[in-house]
Amino acid sequence: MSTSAAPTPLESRASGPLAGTIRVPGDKSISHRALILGALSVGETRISGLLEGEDVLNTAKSMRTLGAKVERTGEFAWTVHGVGVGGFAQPAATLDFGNSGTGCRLVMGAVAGCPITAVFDGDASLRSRPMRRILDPLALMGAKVTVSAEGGKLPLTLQGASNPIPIEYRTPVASAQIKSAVLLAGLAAPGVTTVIEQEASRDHTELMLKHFGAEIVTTPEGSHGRRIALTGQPELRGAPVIVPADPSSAAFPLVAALIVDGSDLVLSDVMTNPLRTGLFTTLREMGASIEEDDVRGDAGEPMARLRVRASKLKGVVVPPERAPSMIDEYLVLAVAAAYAEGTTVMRGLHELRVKESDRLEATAAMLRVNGVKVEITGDDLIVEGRGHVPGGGLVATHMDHRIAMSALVMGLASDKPVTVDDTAFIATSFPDFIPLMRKAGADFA
Ligand SMILES: O=C(O)C1=C[C@@H](OP(=O)(O)O)[C@@H](O)[C@H](O)C1
Ligand SMILES: C=C(OP(=O)(O)O)C(=O)O
Repeated sequence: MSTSAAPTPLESRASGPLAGTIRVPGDKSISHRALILGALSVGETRISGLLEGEDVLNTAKSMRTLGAKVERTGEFAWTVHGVGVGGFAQPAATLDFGNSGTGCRLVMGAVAGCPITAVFDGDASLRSRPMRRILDPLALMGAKVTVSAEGGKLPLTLQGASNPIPIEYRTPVASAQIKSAVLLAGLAAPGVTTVIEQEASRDHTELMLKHFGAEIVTTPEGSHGRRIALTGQPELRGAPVIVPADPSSAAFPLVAALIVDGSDLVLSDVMTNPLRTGLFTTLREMGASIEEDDVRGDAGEPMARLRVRASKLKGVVVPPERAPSMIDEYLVLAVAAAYAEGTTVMRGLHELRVKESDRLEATAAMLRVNGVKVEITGDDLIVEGRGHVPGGGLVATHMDHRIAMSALVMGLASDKPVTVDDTAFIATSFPDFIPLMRKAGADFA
């Protein structure tokens, strides 16, 4: 993403009913992991339905720079010929992850288990995000940061371990990125690497490691947590990966269909891994009509077709323990909450402060500038739903794709249009968002 390009604003206006069938792009988390695990395997990995968004394309590029053969063979179809566990080559260029926390942090883990030195960088948003949460456990495993910006941030140089040490690590916050970085480094270590999490985070890395032949055992820990034990130095074998549609992307047309009167929209192949579906649970509690059928699965990842109909919504309290299963969805949930009748309280959102933007502040600002009453109390976001949104505001997207898409959804039913200052970052996760939404009936101009 070129941050120097001229911004591309867009206005979203009250629209007629949204209808038809939409297949949103492949899941971003699974796409990153398929490329990385493919690169750490021997043999061929064929991926279908890969998300061809900028975040994932940067991960593909980094895998090439680290010695894997990564090819696009057709639309959303990719093959990877890997180098095997611990086999990354010394990179000749900086690994630039653009806007992507997931790509950057997972590849840090994979590099930490190899005897190479790599320079990691990203755009202004990624340069502002915390990396110590990843680098601290990787240091315990023998990796070293030799150069970094202040506070251990990007750009930084990471020297991988020649003899990585297996560790038992308790993650300080529920984060699949921290967990995955430790597990990917642990692949190259002799013995068992264990990650303990207080609250279970998305388990795509664990499921995919199993699919590629690793020995990995997950047991419950406390009331919501997990203990994950990975046996190091497996021979990972390339395996086929079918990437289901991304529930975090589906969230935008889904909420749009709920708030635009008369809508009846079908979303196909949506991944329904229970560690990703907190938004669906919450919207159903609010009164949303979301029906599931055509339930299938591949490599441990379930998917279904969702039929969404416009619904009268009411305010609810969202408990903090649900946060990991809907961490990227609070922005668009806040839009649904603004259209609901009554107050919605979303608790325990501290992690929203360290995403592509400070999403707690950015979400509150997005609503306020469009006439919605909203409050931040500690880590909680409180939205006063009045059944309609005045609109008329200009929303600052802060290099954050999900702010841009949430604001555009909000404008589809507001009294006056909603404008976003820049749509460019939507390309990081959902490149065809605008045409797909227009096809379903959205009035963007
Ligand atoms: O592992 C992943 O694929 C992701 C984990 C989450 O981040 P954290 O690990 O920081 O919670 C999420 O916000 C991000 O969009 C994708
Ligand atoms: C937080 C997100 O992604 P990442 O951490 O990979 O930048 C997101 O897509 O909402």
